[in-house]
Amino acid sequence: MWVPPALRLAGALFLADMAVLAALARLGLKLAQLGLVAAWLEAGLRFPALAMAGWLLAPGRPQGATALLCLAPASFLALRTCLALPGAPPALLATASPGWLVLAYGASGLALLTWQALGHGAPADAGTPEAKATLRRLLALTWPQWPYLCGAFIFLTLAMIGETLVPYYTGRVIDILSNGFSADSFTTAIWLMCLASVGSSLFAGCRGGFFSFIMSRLNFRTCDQLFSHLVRQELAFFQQVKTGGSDLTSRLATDVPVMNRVVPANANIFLRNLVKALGLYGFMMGLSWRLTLLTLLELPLAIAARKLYDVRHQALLQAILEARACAEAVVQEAVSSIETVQGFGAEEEEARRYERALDETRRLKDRRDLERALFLLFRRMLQVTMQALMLYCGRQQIHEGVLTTGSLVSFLLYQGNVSHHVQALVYMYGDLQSNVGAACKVFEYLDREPAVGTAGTQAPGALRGHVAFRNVSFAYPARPKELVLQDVSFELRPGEVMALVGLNGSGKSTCVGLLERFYEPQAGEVLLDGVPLREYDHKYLHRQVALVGQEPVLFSGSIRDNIAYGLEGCGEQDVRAAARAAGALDFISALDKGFDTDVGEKGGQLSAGQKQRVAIARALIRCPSVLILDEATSALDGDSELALQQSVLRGGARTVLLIAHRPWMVESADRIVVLERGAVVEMGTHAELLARGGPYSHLVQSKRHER
Ligand SMILES: Nc1ncnc2c1ncn2[C@@H]1O[C@H](COP(=O)(O)OP(=O)(O)OP(=O)(O)O)[C@@H](O)[C@H]1O
Repeated sequence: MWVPPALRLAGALFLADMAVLAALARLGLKLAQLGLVAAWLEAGLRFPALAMAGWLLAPGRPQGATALLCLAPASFLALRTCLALPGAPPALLATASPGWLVLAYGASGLALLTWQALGHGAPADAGTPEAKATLRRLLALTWPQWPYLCGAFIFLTLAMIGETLVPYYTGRVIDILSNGFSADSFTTAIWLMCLASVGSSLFAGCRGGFFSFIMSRLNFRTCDQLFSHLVRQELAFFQQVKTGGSDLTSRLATDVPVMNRVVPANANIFLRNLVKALGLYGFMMGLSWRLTLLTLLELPLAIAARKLYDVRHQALLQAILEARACAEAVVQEAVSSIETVQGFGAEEEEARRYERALDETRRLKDRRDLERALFLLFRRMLQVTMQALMLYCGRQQIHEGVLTTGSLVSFLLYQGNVSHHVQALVYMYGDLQSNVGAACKVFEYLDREPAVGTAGTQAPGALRGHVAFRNVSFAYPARPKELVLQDVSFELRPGEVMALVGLNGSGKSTCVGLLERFYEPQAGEVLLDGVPLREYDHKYLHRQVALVGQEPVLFSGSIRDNIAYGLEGCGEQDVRAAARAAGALDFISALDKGFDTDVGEKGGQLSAGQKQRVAIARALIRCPSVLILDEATSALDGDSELALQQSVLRGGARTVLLIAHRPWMVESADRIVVLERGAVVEMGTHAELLARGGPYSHLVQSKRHER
């Protein structure tokens, strides 16, 4: 017959326990004379025997069940003694009736099952090598702040000592009052109590100040490092991260502070609670060891309730965060597309969408508040029950003359706190793990190497502006199996204007992206003056190859700042000359503040055509060897577009790569390359290609009516 391994192990352990108990029963009479000590002695003898049997039967298995089985009877008997309950319990389990044995096994089994059921909420990654490595990195990150940490710990210890002394002196004052001691000792006790109280508040404030200072220094440094590392990542990385970079902003805004709290805050929590718990238990043991043992009863119940509550609370918090993010997304989407919303009269629809999102958040928050209220109620009930038990036992001890009224008051004041501190210590590890999780995500970004490296060093004094695409094949990282360029080869000779034409999606902008080195081709190479692009210094390359894109982005700031963007030591004359060449000088001069006019967020206070002119000036001021115009003048009216293109195209000794949908814009180019589904299908001058009657001439005919 097949028996489950766990049952086989339990059966074998039971037999081993019976054997140990039978052996102990022979010493029963002698041991029974030792009273409560006998019960603990029995537990001490059972544990190694059972642990050894368990280890032999199932090596590597945790021995929690064994410990529980051995400690339960001794703890129960100790508790009865503390409470001085009537009745005569057996001194040893070995000599007890079979009913006690069943009770001991049943209670241990029940406790174990409850604990295991609650244990499912433990963080899955607790103690993983990655988490440990992250913790080590966090320690290294915090280490330079050690002088401030030392200061914080000194104040922390002083504050804790002060806090621990306050209840003691409160009890002393009560004793002095009830026993009629001298006025002097009363005044001294009051003074000492006030001194401890004021001192602890003062030291706690200094401790808090030190920790805040450390954390804000760490935050500043990490945010700075993370941002400068992120902006060096390749374009595909930003296209792949979640919802328009909100994942990145959340790392900066949320995870960095959480991560930087890990070491200082956990060290603070650990030391604070350890000093406090040790101090409190020390005082409590001094006042009454029996009452101190009794307080231990509260701990497992409080920890189990907290564990259960935390699992639910974390899940609810996560759901609230997600619901809140949905509501924020609705606002963000509606505000950023307000023209479309109003244009389609969809204001009410948007308001309803937001209301639905808010409703969900409110529902989840109500549930969170209800569960919190229930948890607090349970905790309060537990505390009240414990206090009632303390008072009951305390009264007996006062009757016996082993405790004074003041000591009982002090004890009650301590007892209210001690369980809180022990629980904080128990839960610190779990909190540490979830904070380490946030740090893992930040480190993941900090460690990320850009897929498009920027290690090139070449920066020759002069460039001719010769561009060559050699058998280039490329697929975007988001769709690695779809080749959007296939074996593309063409060249731009120095000083030449070359046009790339093709239907939508034929791969024109992709060629531009490769020439700007936003991506690396999977096969083939892009060369500038015969040198692969990756060998050029990153800044140098982007000064020599300037791009004006389809939808140029301006940054909030003045027109001058936008034209001179990314250039240091740029003179007023250069800015004016670039604006003139881009045909922007007239409209800028007509503005009240001229070049100092603020363009608004993303250039929102300028028209589309004005934005394009400023963007062209921004490219021209760099005096690039290669200028790329990707639909750069599409927002200008026909004649202005033609005039601007002619002045920009022929206005300097530079190579120009031109992309335009309107055929008349590319007619004057020295050469035209036609792309179709990512492959070069034709190449030649306008006249040659028209005469050939191929894809280019079809394209021209289909677009001719646009003119
Ligand atoms: N970031 C991206 N990730 C994945 N695929 C992309 C990406 N950008 C473009 N594509 C795809 O690559 C192909 C070529 O796009 P590309 O923008 O180069 O075409 P285009 O010729 O410039 O088009 P248009 O004339 O409309 O600007 C298209 O099929 C497009 O869907």
